[in-house]
Amino acid sequence: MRPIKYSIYMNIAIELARASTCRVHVGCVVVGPDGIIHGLGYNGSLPGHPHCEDVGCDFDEHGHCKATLHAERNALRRAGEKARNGIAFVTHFPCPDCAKELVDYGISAVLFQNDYRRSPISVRILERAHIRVLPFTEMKEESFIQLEEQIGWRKPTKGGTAEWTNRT
Ligand SMILES: Nc1ccn([C@H]2C[C@H](O)[C@@H](COP(=O)(O)O)O2)c(=O)n1
Repeated sequence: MRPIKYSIYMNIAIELARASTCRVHVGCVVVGPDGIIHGLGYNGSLPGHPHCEDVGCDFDEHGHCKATLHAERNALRRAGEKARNGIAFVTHFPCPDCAKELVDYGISAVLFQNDYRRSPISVRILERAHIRVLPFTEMKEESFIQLEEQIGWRKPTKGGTAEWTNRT
């Protein structure tokens, strides 16, 4: 997948987050190994339930809002089987429940924009599943090539400069 698509997909996730009605706006884009978007999601209340911005968040004892369905879960549900060996572009670091969903749907890499409330539990879950978790803002062209080699999206380059032979 060409590098430009990485920034386009993260920008879509950032834009999607604007639709959220919780106090924190999160977006997620799930891209399959075909380089196509299969799932889009943002965090929001259940259908027919009040929005956090209208009635306030429903916090648990740790200050997490429990009223919403999370962005990752919503995007994964839409992608279904097409999420397998895919990349999830997320505006915020996945919570432990979403980390489990990402594993369950067979996601191979998570690129996050914001290191929001990074939980060591999420880190462990993702690590155990060998999911690559990378801070998007620190990624360069070479990191995309390396990532695609690691997750089997492209053949490994033997030394030399990799080329963008894949036109998707
Ligand atoms: N990776 C994440 C992190 C958070 N959220 C959602 C859940 C809540 O609606 C809001 C704020 O999270 P919290 O209340 O846990 O801080 O963002 C999400 O969808 N995905």
